[in-house]
Amino acid sequence: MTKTRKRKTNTVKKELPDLPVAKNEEVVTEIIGLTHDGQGVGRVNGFTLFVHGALPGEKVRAKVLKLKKQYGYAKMTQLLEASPDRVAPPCAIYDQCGGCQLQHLSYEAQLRMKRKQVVDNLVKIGKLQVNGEADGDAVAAAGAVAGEGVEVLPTLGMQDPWRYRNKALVPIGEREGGLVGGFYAANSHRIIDMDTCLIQHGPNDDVIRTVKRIGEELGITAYDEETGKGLLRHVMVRTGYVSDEMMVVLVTNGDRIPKVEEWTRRIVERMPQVKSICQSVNTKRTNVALGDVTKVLWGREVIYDSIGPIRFAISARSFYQVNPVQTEVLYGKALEYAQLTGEETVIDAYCGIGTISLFLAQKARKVYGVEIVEQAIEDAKANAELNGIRNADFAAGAAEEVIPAWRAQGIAADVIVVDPPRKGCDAALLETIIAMQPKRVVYVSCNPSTLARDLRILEDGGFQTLQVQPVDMFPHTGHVECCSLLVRKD
Ligand SMILES: C[S@@+](CC[C@H](N)C(=O)[O-])C[C@H]1O[C@@H](n2cnc3c(N)ncnc32)[C@H](O)[C@@H]1O
Repeated sequence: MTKTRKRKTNTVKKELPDLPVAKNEEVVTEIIGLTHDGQGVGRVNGFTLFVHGALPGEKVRAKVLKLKKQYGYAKMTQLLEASPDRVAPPCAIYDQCGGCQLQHLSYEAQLRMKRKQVVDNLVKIGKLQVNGEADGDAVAAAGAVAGEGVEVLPTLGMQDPWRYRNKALVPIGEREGGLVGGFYAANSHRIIDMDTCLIQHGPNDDVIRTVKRIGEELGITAYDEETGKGLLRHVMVRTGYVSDEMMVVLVTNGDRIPKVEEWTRRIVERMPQVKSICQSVNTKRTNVALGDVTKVLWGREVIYDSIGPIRFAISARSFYQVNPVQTEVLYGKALEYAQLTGEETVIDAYCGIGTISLFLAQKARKVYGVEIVEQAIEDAKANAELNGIRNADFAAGAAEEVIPAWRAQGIAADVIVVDPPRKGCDAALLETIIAMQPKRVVYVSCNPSTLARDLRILEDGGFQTLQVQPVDMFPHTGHVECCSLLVRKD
């Protein structure tokens, strides 16, 4: 009681200035842009509204839901003029699920939009001149640096942009005596049961359904977040795209699984592609899905899969790209940009389990990979061995610390490849790259805004960005991956 009262007195209600729209008001607006997460951008008397469900070029009626000082959020209530790019989303639960944001936009338009997002970031954040895009006033207004421009190629999309994900991780709950599993409804932890997901590889759906049914047959309970009781928290499935091998991971709230042998026997009997069944024990009251302890319940510890000519062993916890078709496209581009002749020394920063490093090692004299997660480096070494690759060395540690140490030991790189997380490269790493003066830098990025920021730093440090290739790794979502080529100006 006391606590509640105290919290109330401490709450200072922030006053909003006079705004041109009011909460719950219905407004009519034309949509002039699209955010990376699929919200239409409209303006009402100069005030920005993010309109859920609306597309660029459309005129909509929208209800204002939430207001901030500089912008607000609204929901489309009536489509007054539709965009020619609007399509009917094929997924029956698209409106409830947060997994995809762009199913209502044609795939061709998604690819155009992703390229535009990259160009906008390069111009506005990177102050780069993009060939044939922003010229004259627009470039000047954005403060772009004059000189030769960057070529941003059309986004490389998928021929069939459905059923591409090789990994599914679904929360499990209980309803009316049965197990449900799927995704959380927007802004909640209420599980919406799902039988199929159109961006998941089909057999992943089958395995999740089968595991739920067998769990019910054996009277397995689902974990309840509120009480902390119940056993099964999540089911994770991974499929080898080339090998068709599957791994099932049962994430449990506790060590003991009743009738575990019967459970694994029934899974394998009904799904013979399953080569590994693991248990991840997670007893913490947390949103993090996997626990710290992984045990093999049946079969192997790993499944195998290939990207191009390289074979990878994938364990329950390994980081492995989720779209295998586009991964090959992306890595192929990185290899093309590296322009290797067999004589080069290459550094692969943020190398994960060595996927790009091993791709490059086929054509380089020597590759050095660095990654912060020790287990990933163990996997990278094992994968090099699995493929008989002897010219790749791996080190665990922060790229911004390990690469300067390599430099101090006299290691020089002809090509440096970076593939950082969304926050981009550490400033100290960029400084080291500039000081090492490789002939080429290949920058693989999953976030165009940090890419643009880092390209500006590298440009100021003596590199020129020649080409940026957007690759659609995640169709129907707002994400876009890029592979960029920079050369040393000298
Ligand atoms: C986008 S992933 C790229 C992985 C790999 N190149 C691939 O394609 O599978 C980024 C990787 O950077 C690692 N990482 C994050 N911060 C790091 C740092 N400071 N130094 C080295 N690696 C880091 C993450 O653990 C992750 O494996």
